[in-house]
Amino acid sequence: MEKIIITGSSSPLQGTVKVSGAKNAALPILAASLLCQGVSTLEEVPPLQDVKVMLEVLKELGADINNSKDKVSVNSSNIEKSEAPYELVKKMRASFLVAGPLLARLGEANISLPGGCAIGTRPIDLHLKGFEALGAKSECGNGYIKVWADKLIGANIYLDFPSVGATENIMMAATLAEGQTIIENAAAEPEIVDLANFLNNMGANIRGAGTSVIKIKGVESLRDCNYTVIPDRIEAGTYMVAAAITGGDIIVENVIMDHLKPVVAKLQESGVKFQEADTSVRVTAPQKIKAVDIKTLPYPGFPTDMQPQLLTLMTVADGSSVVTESIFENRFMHVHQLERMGAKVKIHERSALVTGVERLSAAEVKATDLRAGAALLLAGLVAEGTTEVTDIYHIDRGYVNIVAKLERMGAKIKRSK
Ligand SMILES: CC(=O)N[C@H]1[C@@H](OP(=O)(O)OP(=O)(O)OC[C@H]2O[C@@H](n3ccc(=O)[nH]c3=O)[C@H](O)[C@@H]2O)O[C@H](CO)[C@@H](O)[C@@H]1O
Ligand SMILES: C=C(OP(=O)(O)O)C(=O)O
Repeated sequence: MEKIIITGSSSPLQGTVKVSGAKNAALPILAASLLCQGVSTLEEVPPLQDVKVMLEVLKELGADINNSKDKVSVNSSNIEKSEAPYELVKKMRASFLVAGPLLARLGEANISLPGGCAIGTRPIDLHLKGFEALGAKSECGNGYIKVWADKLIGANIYLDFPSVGATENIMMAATLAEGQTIIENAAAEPEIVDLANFLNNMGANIRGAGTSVIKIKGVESLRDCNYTVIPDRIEAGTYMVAAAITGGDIIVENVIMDHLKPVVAKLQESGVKFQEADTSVRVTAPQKIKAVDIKTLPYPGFPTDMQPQLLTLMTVADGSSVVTESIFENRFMHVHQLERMGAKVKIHERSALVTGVERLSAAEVKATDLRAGAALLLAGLVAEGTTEVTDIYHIDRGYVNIVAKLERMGAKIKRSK
């Protein structure tokens, strides 16, 4: 099995890194392309494992895909199947995002239950609550969840929690419903805004995306469109932490700084300096990072997808910090691996008390999920000796060419069989 080998170095990262299109925007947008009676042409679609899986799901449902580098066109003229099988859904939870579009387009969806994963149980009750409010029925059996409706009718839906996936699925289903849907306590992540912009480009009528109240006026049908996916804020944030942990000085290109406010604020508090240009930012780190407390929250709070990276930074900071994970109940799997590298962390319920050490030491460690894997690469950059990270298929789900991108900035890193 492939692994990533990093020799920790005391030399700071330097140079430029270009951020790819956002995985978590591309996936719902690809799912939404099922709503189009014609062709959606998408640019800046990151060539990632998760994207490949979503394209397989779309093909399985009858879409014609044309894929070259980071441009993808999806022809959804002939969508007839409404079943997404276990073989595909088990590879990626986000496959469940085809449920809303299929329900709207075909009046039914039969999707394998995505199940839990390393970071938590991740139920889909809020997605179903939304579909049911729009008039759908649902039934669970043999590991599949079936939703169906003769007709979707707009409704007022209050989400008990601003779930990103539920907001996306309901928003997609409501685009073709009769009348107006209002989602209250909706998620406000930039990826929600990107999805709404894409849908509006296809002729949908959505207002308020990016706030906690989203209003969707149903339309008859959606048409062909061209759309460019936003840059990946989590990938950008990960490279900012790579600069911070190595005391580096790098330029991160293709960023929307507005999407990174909570991450930048915490890095600034820890001593990192930012100099913004048009679509890029220079990130200059001090020799020693100051410890800061972090609490994950729905947007515009600190993103859970950056928690493992920031926690890793805190393992070598000056002082102690408390990292609180309030989104996923089991997102501290990286801590056990970091402890193997000499990190001092105590977990109590949803919080981790991290006491900064002078230096981490290399070890063989395992990526337990996507961002945990990224965090271990960051630790390896500064650990004494040679770190081997295994189970790197998790990292390939969400980072385009991470090894080459880090190597270009001076990291001693390679993939190995
Ligand atoms: C593909 C994608 O975009 N993934 C992102 C998306 O995941 P995802 O859309 O799965 O995350 P959600 O916002 O839905 O989940 C947040 C919390 O709500 C809970 N919940 C969710 C749905 C539901 O029906 N019931 C329920 O209880 C979850 O278990 C979790 O504790 O947003 C997360 C939170 O920013 C990110 O970490 C993921 O990277
Ligand atoms: C948790 C993540 O993704 P997913 O929701 O696809 O598991 C992530 O991107 O960090």
